[in-house]
Amino acid sequence: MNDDTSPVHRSGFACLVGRPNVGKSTLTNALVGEKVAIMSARPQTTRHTIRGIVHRPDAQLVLVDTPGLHRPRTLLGERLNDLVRDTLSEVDVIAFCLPADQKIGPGDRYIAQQLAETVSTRRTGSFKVPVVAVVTKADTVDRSAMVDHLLAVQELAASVDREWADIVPVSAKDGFQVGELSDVLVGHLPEGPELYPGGELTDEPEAVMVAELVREAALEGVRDELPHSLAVVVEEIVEREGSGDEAKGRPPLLDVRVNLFVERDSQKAIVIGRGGSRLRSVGTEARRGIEALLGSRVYLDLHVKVAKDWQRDPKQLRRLGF
Ligand SMILES: Nc1nc2c(ncn2[C@@H]2O[C@H](COP(=O)(O)OP(=O)(O)OP(=O)(O)O)[C@@H](O)[C@H]2O)c(=O)[nH]1
Repeated sequence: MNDDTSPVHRSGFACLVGRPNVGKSTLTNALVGEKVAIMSARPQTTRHTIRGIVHRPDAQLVLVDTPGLHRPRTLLGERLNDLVRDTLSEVDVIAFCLPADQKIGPGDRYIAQQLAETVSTRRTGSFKVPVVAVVTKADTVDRSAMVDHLLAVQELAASVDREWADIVPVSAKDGFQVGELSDVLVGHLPEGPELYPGGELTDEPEAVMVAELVREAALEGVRDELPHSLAVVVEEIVEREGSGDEAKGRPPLLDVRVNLFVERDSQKAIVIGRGGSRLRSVGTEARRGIEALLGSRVYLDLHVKVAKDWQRDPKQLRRLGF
């Protein structure tokens, strides 16, 4: 299909999982490299919060976040874990971080078990979504301790009747094997075009903050019902002509048009509320924040739309500005 004159371009999503403090954020930054600047403009998407984009000539790897796997103690915890599982089965590759300076423990075994149950269809063998075991903080141990740790990591997969797609020791601190890990992850992505042209998330910082204010207001009190299914896109912020009067110290009126995307009609109903009452108070609350932010009077125009499965569809994502 592809010959030497048309090199393959790959694109897709990866998720870093692991217990707290195992080095996920530091590794994300190391993988993303100088592009880390875009983190300031990261969109407040849903369960696919983007932590960074690895942008290379041959591939674009989008690193997404999950709230973190943990043992559910409450019903909410269980629901959260369901969402985590959804996210995990939707990405192209999972990097499971196991720090070299700590023994494999119950927390790691719990996550391995979850991965085996969640992202596998078969009873034994490989994971459905490939899971790369990443031994983080490789700089903290000597060679022989590393060998022992790699064996323990291998056994962890065996204990859940699975095999890692790869095992890669890295150090985000000194850069050891970060490039190799990037190659390995990219190797698991499907062929595809850039999901984010140029590797940039294009939102203006102002628009990002406006979106965040609207999102916060819209989730207030209904966070449990639509915690990760709400995307907010600022369509435009324009000055209404002739609305300001500098001489009289009257700031202009800004028209702020914002779309709220949900996945289902039932969620749309929640956001809007009976007779539109909830949406009105969301608007009032958000407007106050936006006026303070922009130092201007604001006319806020909110629209709620259903975008089915938008989180998985690159075309939709792009349309939504991600
Ligand atoms: N020596 C060494 N320390 C590291 C490395 N990577 C991360 N650390 C340290 O480990 C600690 C935790 O790193 P984080 O990147 O915040 O870990 P995390 O998994 O994102 O943590 P949560 O956000 O709690 O999930 C920090 O003190 C880092 O400086 C590494 O490669 N080598």
